[in-house]
Amino acid sequence: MAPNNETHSDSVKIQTFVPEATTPVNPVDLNDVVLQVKDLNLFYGKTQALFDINLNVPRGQVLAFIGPSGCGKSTLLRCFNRMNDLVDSCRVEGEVIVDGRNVYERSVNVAELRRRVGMVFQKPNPFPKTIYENVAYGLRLLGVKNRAQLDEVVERSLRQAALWDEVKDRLHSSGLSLSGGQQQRLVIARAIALEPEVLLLDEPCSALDPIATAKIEDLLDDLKQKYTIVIVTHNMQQAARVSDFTGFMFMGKLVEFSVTDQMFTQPTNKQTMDYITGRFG
Ligand SMILES: Nc1ncnc2c1ncn2[C@@H]1O[C@H](COP(=O)(O)OP(=O)(O)OP(=O)(O)O)[C@@H](O)[C@H]1O
Repeated sequence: MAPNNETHSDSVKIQTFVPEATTPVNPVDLNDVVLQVKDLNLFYGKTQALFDINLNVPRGQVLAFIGPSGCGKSTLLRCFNRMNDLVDSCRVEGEVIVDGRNVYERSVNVAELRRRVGMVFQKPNPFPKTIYENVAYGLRLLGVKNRAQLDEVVERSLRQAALWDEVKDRLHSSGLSLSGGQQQRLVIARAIALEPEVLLLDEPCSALDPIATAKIEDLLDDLKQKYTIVIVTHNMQQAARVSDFTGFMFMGKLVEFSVTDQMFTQPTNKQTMDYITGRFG
């Protein structure tokens, strides 16, 4: 590949690589990549769902995947913390590298991987426990018993998830008593209590009303100061609002990957152009 240095608008020095593979590699300073995908192919039984995905996830940025239904966005996201392991027919080739190590190596502890690469799903899924216990859950699994430490992490996580003020007087009520939008922020608090390096969000707003959606979007803006975020969304306006980089997927391929502004103003691929201008999908 031929690096071609240029300066990004927010003064981050980036390198633009002329891709030599069939899929694009997004422009990013490779010294600050938290997650790297190399030649990833995925099969459900005999059906191939992902084709030759290559991709770099830069630290402290928000990355969005867009594309029509069934193009493989969620499947790709689930590769990042091996959630696809739960599907018997699923087979993965290639590498997903988190902090220099391929997560598909046999010796990798999957529970520890999922602590470092947390995930939030489409439908809020708090545990049938109190608000406090939902957030403390992961720490308790790690063996933390010290009450002051748990209190501190619960408060910090709920504050980071922009939920503290709404729940501080009812920490011992059920998490299920919250509204859908609050439940989704509770689930985000549960994930960030473990201080993951990467937070994966699979259509986190699709079950929420516009006000709750706006709160989650504001929250993402705050969270990216501390975490690297990868979000799958059907909503192109949302991708444009929240992400720094956007990947457009089509039929299991990562067709285009670029800085978000560029993706929505000057896509280089005709399929991307057709999709973002509403000609299909
Ligand atoms: N557990 C599974 N077993 C078999 N095939 C699956 C499984 N999950 C997904 N697929 C198939 O893989 C392809 C990609 O699906 P995926 O859910 O990743 O797409 P998506 O882009 O996230 O779609 P949507 O936007 O509708 O959620 C589809 O053809 C889907 O039918």
